[in-house]
Amino acid sequence: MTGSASVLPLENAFSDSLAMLNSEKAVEELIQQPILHGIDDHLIEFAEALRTVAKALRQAAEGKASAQAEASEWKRKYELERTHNLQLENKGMPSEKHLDENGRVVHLTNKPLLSDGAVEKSDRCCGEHGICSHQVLRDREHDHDASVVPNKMTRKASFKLSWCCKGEKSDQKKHDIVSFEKGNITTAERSSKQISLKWESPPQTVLILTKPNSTAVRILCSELVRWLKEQKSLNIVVEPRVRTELLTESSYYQFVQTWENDKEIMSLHSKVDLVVTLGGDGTVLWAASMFKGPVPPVVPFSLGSLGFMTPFYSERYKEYLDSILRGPISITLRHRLQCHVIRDSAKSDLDSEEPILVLNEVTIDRGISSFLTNLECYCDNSFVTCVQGDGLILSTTSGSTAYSLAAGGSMVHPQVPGILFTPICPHSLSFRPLILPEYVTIRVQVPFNSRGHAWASFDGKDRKKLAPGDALVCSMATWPVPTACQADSTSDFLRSIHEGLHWNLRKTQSFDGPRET
Ligand SMILES: NC(=O)c1ccc[n+]([C@@H]2O[C@H](COP(=O)([O-])OP(=O)(O)OC[C@H]3O[C@@H](n4cnc5c(N)ncnc54)[C@H](O)[C@@H]3O)[C@@H](O)[C@H]2O)c1
Ligand SMILES: Nc1ncnc2c1ncn2[C@@H]1O[C@H](COP(=O)(O)OP(=O)(O)OP(=O)(O)O)[C@@H](O)[C@H]1O
Repeated sequence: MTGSASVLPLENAFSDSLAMLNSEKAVEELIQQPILHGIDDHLIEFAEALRTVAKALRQAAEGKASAQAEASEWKRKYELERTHNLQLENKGMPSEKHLDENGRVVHLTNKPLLSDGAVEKSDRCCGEHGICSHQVLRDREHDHDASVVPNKMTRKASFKLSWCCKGEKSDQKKHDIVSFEKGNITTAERSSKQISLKWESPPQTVLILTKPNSTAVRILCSELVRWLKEQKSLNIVVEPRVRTELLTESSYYQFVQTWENDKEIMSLHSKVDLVVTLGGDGTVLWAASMFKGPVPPVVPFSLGSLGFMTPFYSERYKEYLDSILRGPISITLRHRLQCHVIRDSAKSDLDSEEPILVLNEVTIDRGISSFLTNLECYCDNSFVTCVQGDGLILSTTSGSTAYSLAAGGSMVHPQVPGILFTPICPHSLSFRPLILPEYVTIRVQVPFNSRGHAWASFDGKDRKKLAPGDALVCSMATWPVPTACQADSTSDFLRSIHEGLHWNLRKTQSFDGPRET
């Protein structure tokens, strides 16, 4: 039963896509017929539009097929793991096996993680007390890969996450919002829980990222580096530009490490315990963009004018860092969007350019073109709308207070998982912004009959031209950005909209006046 159930929808999806392919061919043949050539421009335009629709439908059907294949693979792994755990439970034994990436059962050994034999640790998360970082963030690089002063790079500090409910600390791994017992659906524990990060071993390596061309930032950076080295005995990593600046100031800073190439940047996440940013929100965006995978906790110090994501006052850095290095830290897990540009020439959606992760938003606009943008938008397989105007913003909830807000989008607490769909100057009276759930995939397609190109930009950077037929596909990324809170997620968010935007600031009406009788 299970086998046939998982195969049938797949077959449907493939036959859907075959039908689409045939309709595309039919449209293609229609266009080629001599009667259409040069007779009626409108007919040609109509045939082009049909071709776009047929292609979009085919791509949607192909996407559905691959999603279903992936879903059935995960289901298979889940069922294998569940059966195995049930067997162990029945025997009253702790689990000694786990499944590898291909769903095969693997026997775990008691091999120590640390080569120096200092402390023997299991390779797995105990699973009882939140999520242990050594399970996912363990440094798998060999020493020869850590070419940035390799002898100084030590193993990453491990930490644990826990969710606090109604002011109480709890060590649960995860809370389900919905429970289903005895046929009744109830919303159990609310998802609004402050996440707490507790170090299991002391942090050893700090990456400091700074806003360029600022004297105040340069002065603070050299002071901070000295303090972290002398008082906290930490390894310090900075950008090559900053190392040069520090060495120009004094040869004392020889101990400061940096990287030489992109490969070393790619492996930073496995060596750095904590990222400190000195600047404004742009520096936090810059820090996030350096990590294409997991991101270490970020401590953002405010040296800019707005500071929605930078709750720490720079003048009190010693006090804050003292407490953060000791832990536990309240953190906000800021979701990111993963964006793929898919060219018309690509054979399938899998054949896309390198994905780009954004912390604020991806914007698809008309760039320097004077024509209206014409963007067809799909959410999973459903048509959403056609954007005619200046463009569209797909924003995270962290980015809801940035460009999306300026375009009329709602402000959303950064812990709310969702994707904001905000038009930019739409040429229609009724185009209100939307907030979509975090699990959807959004596809923005430039139709073949579009008058101009569209341009995609990512957190305000890296403009990419989208020609007719090209598309941008966007979904929630696996790797969020954990930013440290000054107080807690909600207080920090409310403080930033009050202090940064003067939100709803109005003189209170006086008591002195007419009253209800
Ligand atoms: N009309 C607009 O409001 C507009 C236009 C273009 C870009 N932007 C925003 O600028 C961001 C890039 O920031 P940058 O610092 O690199 O460029 P930038 O130096 O041009 O600064 C843009 C401003 O946006 C603020 N900002 C950035 N992220 C924010 C957030 N999550 N919440 C509230 N304010 C935020 C910054 O503090 C800064 O004041 C883009 O991601 C986009 O959201 C806004
Ligand atoms: N380490 C870095 N390397 C290169 N560029 C950076 C770096 N840090 C920040 N930037 C860029 O510098 C610009 C300004 O940074 P940031 O927003 O932090 O400062 P700011 O503009 O003074 O702050 P605010 O916008 O709050 O006034 C941004 O475009 C950002 O992308």
